[in-house]
Amino acid sequence: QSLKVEVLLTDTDLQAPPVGAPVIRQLVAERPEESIRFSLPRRNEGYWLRLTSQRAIGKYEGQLLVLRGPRAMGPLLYYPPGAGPREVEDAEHGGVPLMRRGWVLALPNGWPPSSVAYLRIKGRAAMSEIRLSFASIPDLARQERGDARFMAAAFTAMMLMAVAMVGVWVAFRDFVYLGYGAYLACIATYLLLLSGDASEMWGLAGLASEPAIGWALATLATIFQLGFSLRFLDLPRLMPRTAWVLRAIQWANMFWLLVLVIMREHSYGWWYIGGNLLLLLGVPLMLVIAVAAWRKGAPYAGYYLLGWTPMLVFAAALAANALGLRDAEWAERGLALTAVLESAVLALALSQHAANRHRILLLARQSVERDPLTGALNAQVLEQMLEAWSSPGSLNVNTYGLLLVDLDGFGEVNARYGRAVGDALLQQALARMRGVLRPDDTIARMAGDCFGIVSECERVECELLARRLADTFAERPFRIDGHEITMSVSIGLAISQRGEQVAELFERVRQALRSATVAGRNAVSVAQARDVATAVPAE
Ligand SMILES: Nc1nc2c(ncn2[C@@H]2O[C@H](COP(=O)(O)OP(=O)(O)OP(=O)(O)O)[C@@H](O)[C@H]2O)c(=O)[nH]1
Repeated sequence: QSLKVEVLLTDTDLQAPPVGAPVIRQLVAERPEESIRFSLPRRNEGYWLRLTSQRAIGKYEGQLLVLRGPRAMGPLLYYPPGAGPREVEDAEHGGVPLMRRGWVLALPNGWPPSSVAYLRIKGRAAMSEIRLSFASIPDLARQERGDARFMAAAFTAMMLMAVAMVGVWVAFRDFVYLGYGAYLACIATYLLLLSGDASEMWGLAGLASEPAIGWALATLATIFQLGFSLRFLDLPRLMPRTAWVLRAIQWANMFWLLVLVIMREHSYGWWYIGGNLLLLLGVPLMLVIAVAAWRKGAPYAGYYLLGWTPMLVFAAALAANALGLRDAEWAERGLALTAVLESAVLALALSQHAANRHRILLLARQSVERDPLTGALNAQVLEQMLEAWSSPGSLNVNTYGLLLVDLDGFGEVNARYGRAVGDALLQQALARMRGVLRPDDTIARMAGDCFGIVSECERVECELLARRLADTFAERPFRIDGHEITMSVSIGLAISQRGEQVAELFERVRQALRSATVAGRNAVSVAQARDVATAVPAE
């Protein structure tokens, strides 16, 4: 036997070690490197522990006693063997990963033969498993440095992926990338804050000591994760009711975050439990949903399951641990490791997603099927591109606007100035529209004097684009062969709707264009929803 721990039965808050108190539990480590694992019963009075070492330890051997346990916190009264009592703070910034706190106890006089040490753990420490062992100073330093490096590496990897996701978002302006990047940044910072030393290394120790910041980050991560999952798994289209449930959970998380922000330290007692309950509710649900989406053929659900399953299991184990349901020491480092793996798998899937979209656009742009007069894409290519976007595999989650731009009274131009002037006008009209469009927008000549434009934008942006297109015609005439030709356009605009067939979208935009034509020259008409169109005169 090398080290012995005795849990003593004491009722009162004794100020001196209860030398003669009855022993309620006794644990021993047979070998010096072995750690003693034990859990303490819930008691309001706190605990007295007596430690006995079989082996005498010299003063300069550099040995320490290390007590670890996720909920082992607060000051401890320590009577070292052969020395006077002292108070020891918990190892809050002690460099162990995640929540593994505890105390590091020095042996100022070594361990003189036949002497004992006492520990007074104050208050109502509801403790899960505690591990007690000897450690040498260099060993402990090495272990803590290793832990800190591990966490810093995990943090750096995840942050780099977050930055990459922001880059993809800039290129494609799709929230799915930004949502994932924001999730990564939150979860990486959260994990870093939970690990003491690593956060000190990055100068974040001040943040780490404020629990609300870590909790807020974790909740934000959950909110972003849910938003990302909704779109990544294409849930509103595949499973609309489930999507509704997830949104409700997202709102519940936002509400809970708001409670934390408003109540701050007044909510510390109960907020954490509620937060973990929300996590425990969300985690199994997300797994079930991902499996269901996978079965329904969600194109990226396979990646999702591969990346998330280990991560969610570890997160659930940690949440259960925090609620005192079970001990899961392995979950702590595992969570960081699986978080990095998950980021890598999902970042890979998102890059593939981005590449896919890019490829479709490029293929369309490089198409040889062009209108011979203007060199613009023809109607078939535009339609094929939209079909490819909306097919299940391509996961086009962005809304986009489809515009039909028709030159007003173009037939008269032909009749009055001749067809060659009409041709030149079509070419100049195309050039003028290109001047208004963004590089990512796609324009095609649909027929005669009608052009189709696809622009990835929200409704308001698309309406603005339509008005700017109309204005670019109205504000100055075309000059062709010495003729000054004033032109206006009628524009129909339809915003893509989730689950809508491309043919239906075209039907709506044609209807909108008819309304614009009926409304008179220089009009923009927006198809509000299926089959409904309202005409608004352009300014
Ligand atoms: N110069 C020229 N004219 C063309 C070309 N293709 C079609 N057109 C003419 O474009 C005209 C289109 O006629 P409509 O669709 O009635 O258009 P519009 O005269 O502008 O009438 P609204 O659209 O109702 O204002 C026809 O006269 C076609 O002959 C072409 O490649 N070059």
